[in-house]
Amino acid sequence: MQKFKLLTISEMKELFSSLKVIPKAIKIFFQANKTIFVFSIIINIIAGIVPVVSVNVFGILINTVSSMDFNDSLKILAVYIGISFLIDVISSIKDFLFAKYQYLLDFELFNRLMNKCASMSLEEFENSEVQDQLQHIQQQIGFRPYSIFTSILAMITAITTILSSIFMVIIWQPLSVLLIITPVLLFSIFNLSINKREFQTEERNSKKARSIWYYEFLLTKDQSFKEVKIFNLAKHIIDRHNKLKKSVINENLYNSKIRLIISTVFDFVNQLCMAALMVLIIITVVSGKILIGSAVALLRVIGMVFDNFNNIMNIIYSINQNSLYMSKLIGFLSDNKLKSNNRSEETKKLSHITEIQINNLNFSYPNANKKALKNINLKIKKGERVAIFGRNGSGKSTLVKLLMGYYLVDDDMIKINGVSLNNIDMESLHKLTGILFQDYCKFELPVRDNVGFGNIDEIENDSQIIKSLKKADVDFLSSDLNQQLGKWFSDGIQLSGGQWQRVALARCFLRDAQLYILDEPDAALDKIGEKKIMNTFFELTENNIGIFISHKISHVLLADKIIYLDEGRIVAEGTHEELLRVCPSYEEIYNLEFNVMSNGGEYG
Ligand SMILES: Nc1ncnc2c1ncn2[C@@H]1O[C@H](COP(=O)(O)OP(=O)(O)OP(=O)(O)O)[C@@H](O)[C@H]1O
Repeated sequence: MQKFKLLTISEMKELFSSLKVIPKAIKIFFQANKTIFVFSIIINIIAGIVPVVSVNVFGILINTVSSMDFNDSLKILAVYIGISFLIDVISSIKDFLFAKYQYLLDFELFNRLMNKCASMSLEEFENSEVQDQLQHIQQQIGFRPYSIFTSILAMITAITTILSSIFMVIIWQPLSVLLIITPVLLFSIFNLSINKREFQTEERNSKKARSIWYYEFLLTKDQSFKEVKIFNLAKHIIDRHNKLKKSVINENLYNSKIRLIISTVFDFVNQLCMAALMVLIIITVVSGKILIGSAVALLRVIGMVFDNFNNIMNIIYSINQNSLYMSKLIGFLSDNKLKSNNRSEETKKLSHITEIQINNLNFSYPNANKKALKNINLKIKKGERVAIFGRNGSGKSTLVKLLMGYYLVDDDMIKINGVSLNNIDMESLHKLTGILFQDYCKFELPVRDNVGFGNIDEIENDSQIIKSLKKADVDFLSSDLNQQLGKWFSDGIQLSGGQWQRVALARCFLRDAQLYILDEPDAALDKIGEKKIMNTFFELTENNIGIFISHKISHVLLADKIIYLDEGRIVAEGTHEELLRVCPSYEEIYNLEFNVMSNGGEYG
């Protein structure tokens, strides 16, 4: 762990330049709710003036009482009580406005964040830097922006109080202002340093927090429970978890210790300066230059200037700390690189799909050192069913992801109906596609959502949903479409792997598509389920395009064309019979599968 260090001049400059984010933050605050924002500013200005007026009225009251004027004393007391009541009312209104505004800001920011995520490409979404950024933003979006909002308003109140009271102090003793400001400025450097350190710690810890969360997830979720047990991983995972967690705790404790030392020394020096000012006032009163009431008011006003200067410094630190976060948030929300439509500006909507053409397609994942697909050439026409076959990691799923436009490739590499994928409106392509991903989503939601999400326009259409469930051979659920699936909610029922896959297939089949893509639809299904799904797939693609990925030759051989991929290249292409003739490794796999079947499950 690094020791605490004071900021250098250049680091100070950098910190202050981060305050530039405030105008942009104010714009967001204003957009969240214009009326409350403006009203909050007005009420905070009033809240800054009223205490100074109140103190002065109190001073006048003491002077009047000292002069034994009973009637005037009562009148001034009434004014004083009225002002005190006003202070209470303002404080209550402020609390109400702030509470209301916090909900509105939270709502606005989460909406912006979710919309931003929805507009990102898979490429950006899978990037671990973006994921860390997102985690950091998401963890603190509920309080940091709101904290800047309250800080800005507190700053307005503090400045108003200082301006309205400093006038009194300057008239009495101009040099005394120095005694108020000097300690505050002196210690600002320490506070800025610890603030920066805390922010950096927090940022570093957000990476660790992701790992901590993941280890906790492994030990508390049923998906991983079985393997944790069988491989006896619990101790190992807990040790890793604890090591990380302890390092997070230690860093935080160290920072708290430094903060405690700084604030204790700061408070001590503050008290010394306050004592010096009090001595000066006593001398002025004793020499008869001011009355006792005015002295009390002066003392109170000096206290207020003192407190509010400290307040302003703390507010600047707080804005500073939060503005680093806020500039990240604003940068993230407005970063145009983080957009899926970094394709052509003018895109064409697809109304049908008649042909998919792939020309010299080469693709590497970002930060990967080898190509996942190499020089792929392929043409698929309406009415064709194509099987993609190949060993693990040969690039089958990657090809499907590229067809769906999840990663950007060169203009001519993928064309649909002769138009470059980069010039096609993605929403229209996705609308015409029914797809089952290899890592399909198990929505821990009712059956209706699980299937209806495949075609949101039909989510209330019970008969279509039931039809899709039948097509996917889902015969294990009751007729209640509102039955909750999964264990996230208490009334859910858990499904088996194959049952979840069938529900995901029903979602795919709900779409009235022209391109159906199934990535290993047979991975978890029993023989009867497999047969049913393959039949449905062939029915649905009779006049459409069908692509399926499978490791089973018994399914692959049903296709009009088989694409055999190996290490990202097409090594053979044709019908089953053609491949048996020209591709020895295909023949080898075929023999392996069919010999095993004829040997009753025995290899060799
Ligand atoms: N999101 C990703 N980021 C980086 N590399 C990836 C990503 N997804 C896949 N890869 C890599 O790309 C290659 C092809 O992966 P792909 O998932 O397309 O294989 P596959 O043929 O579908 O395999 P399987 O039969 O196991 O499903 C692999 O080497 C894999 O490690």
